[in-house]
Amino acid sequence: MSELVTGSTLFEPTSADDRRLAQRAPEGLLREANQAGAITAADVHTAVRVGRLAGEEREPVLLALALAVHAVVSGSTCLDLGAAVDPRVEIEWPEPAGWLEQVQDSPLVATGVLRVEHGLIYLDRYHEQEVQVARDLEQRLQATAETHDESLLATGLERLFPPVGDAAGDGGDGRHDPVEQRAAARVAVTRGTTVLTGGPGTGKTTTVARLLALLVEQAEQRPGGHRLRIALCAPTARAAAQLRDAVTRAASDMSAADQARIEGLEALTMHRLLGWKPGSSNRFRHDRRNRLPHDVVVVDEASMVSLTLMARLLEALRPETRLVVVGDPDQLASVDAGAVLADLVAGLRGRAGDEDVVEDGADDGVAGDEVEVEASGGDGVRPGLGPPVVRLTHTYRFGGGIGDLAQAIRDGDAGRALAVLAGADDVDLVADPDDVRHRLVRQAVDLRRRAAAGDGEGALRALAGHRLLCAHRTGPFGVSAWNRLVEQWVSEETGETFWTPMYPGRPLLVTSNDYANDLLNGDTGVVIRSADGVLRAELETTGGRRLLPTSRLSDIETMHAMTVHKAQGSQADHVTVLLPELDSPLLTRELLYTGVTRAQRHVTVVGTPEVLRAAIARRTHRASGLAQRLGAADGGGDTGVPA
Ligand SMILES: Nc1ncnc2c1ncn2[C@@H]1O[C@H](COP(=O)(O)OP(=O)(O)OP(=O)(O)O)[C@@H](O)[C@H]1O
Repeated sequence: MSELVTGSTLFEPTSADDRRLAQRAPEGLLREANQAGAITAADVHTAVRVGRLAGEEREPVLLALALAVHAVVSGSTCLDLGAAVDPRVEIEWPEPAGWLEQVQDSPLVATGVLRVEHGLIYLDRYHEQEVQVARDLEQRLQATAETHDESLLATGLERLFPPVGDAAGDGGDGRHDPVEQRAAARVAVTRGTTVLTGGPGTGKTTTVARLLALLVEQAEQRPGGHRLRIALCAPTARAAAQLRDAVTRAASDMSAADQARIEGLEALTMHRLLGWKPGSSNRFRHDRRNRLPHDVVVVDEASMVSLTLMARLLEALRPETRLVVVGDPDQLASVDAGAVLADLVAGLRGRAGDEDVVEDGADDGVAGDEVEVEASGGDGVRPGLGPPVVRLTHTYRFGGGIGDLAQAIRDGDAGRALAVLAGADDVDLVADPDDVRHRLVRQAVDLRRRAAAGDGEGALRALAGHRLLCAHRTGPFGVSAWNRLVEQWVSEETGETFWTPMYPGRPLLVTSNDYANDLLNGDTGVVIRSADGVLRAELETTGGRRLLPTSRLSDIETMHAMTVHKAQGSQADHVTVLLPELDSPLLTRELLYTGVTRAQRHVTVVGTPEVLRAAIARRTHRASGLAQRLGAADGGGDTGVPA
């Protein structure tokens, strides 16, 4: 049985002066919930102040408001009162049904501060965004996609996704028939909106690149057709740069004509695509009144897209703009509120009824594998039925063990995960963190040796060879402690105890976008001693290798270890995932899956079987009504009138 953990975590006050405690909170439920760590001082003050302005004094309602504020900070877009009753918090919890009624009758709802719908309590802004996203998507689903030339599409699919081998889809020479990718591309050509999902290395970007060539080819055939305006975007600058590189790489396998069709494509952050607006962090130059001019918009790494950002993107799209949303819904969700990709998949799948498994051979003359194509109409590849969710399942990148482990985690099958960890060569489970000491020290010493000799390229190679991933930043299982520990181990091993802030071999992680130096949040590097004896930073950036004076670097951290969150979107040869303690709120299936799938060749999980089982059993739950709205097919409620 899988256990759901809400994103909301309890805090333990460190003293009576802990800044998370509201010193002037009124006696009663709010104070008790605050002291039990369920809500912070900021939540209490917001609830008391807003309650006063709206004329609401009832404690249960103010508690619901404080919890709704807290829920958003914890990643949910609304508050599910039933799930909010946390048995670890020993207060007189109101009885949920009566509690909800009290909220519904509150002036907070009458004045529009709170919205109640489907039994969920929203802060107005998130309700508005959720309704808008559902409505905009619904309208896109109902719209008919631009017509396509079927025979051109058929030849284009054969050319760009050439069938391989026999009826089993196996070339016999290790090549795999891209039957799923071909079906996915067909869906995306025939629909105005497509959600393309799949684990790492399933060829999502490759499919997108080839799909774009197909779309440009279709546009070329239209009488008086113009060159397609295509936007590639992603939620972070680094993910955008990686998307651009991956599309460029994928193009290198294409014919000259197809390469020409997609050459020169750039990728932007979603913020840049939408256009900054001075003085506003979540309103953009492009909106419903000033829509984006593009014919095709591709959003990659969509698991990291928040509800707010998705709302802004959808309102800025012209109805006829083709939208392709790409990502892995099993990974950790966005830092800001929402789990939009997972909600889209769940909601659209809900409309479809059972998941459809479509024989691709019927459409493209290729007998072979089954393709998981989830479509609203029940036929995954028939045009004109509204936008489907398409999932790629064949992994091109990993050896068997990593792929099998990822699949077992995704399926919530701890027994199978443990069996894979015990049996496969490219994955292992070690219980004692000391067991990874040797590997970490070896890497750090290697880095130090190469860096001291001025071998920047070698140092970067050594750095890319292995990543230690932690769930937490602080605490005994956190990045800070492990950074110190590795330095201490290396000192013990080598007798060198001079750890100045900038030492040769110090691995670096860039922690914010630094456009002046052409560095992006997530870029990595190593401090090296150049031939002239001066310390410089050799950096691996999305634009290539860079050598910079260390004095030019501002937001950087030591990177003997990094968080799984930070590693999202990047890969390393060998990854060690350090699981946190059993009672850590971050110990979840999504965290483990995201960590494991960062590895290209080998993964080591550090933790006991018990901790691993707990991780796989616990799913992060972000309260949201989006999946329900999409599944409801009418786009959900109207203007937020309480149910
Ligand atoms: N049809 C195919 N035939 C052979 N190799 C393929 C095919 N599709 C993808 N690949 C290869 O598989 C690897 C992963 O592909 P790609 O980067 O497109 O996957 P992805 O799903 O976008 O991965 P990630 O989410 O990790 O970025 C690449 O090396 C790519 O060249």
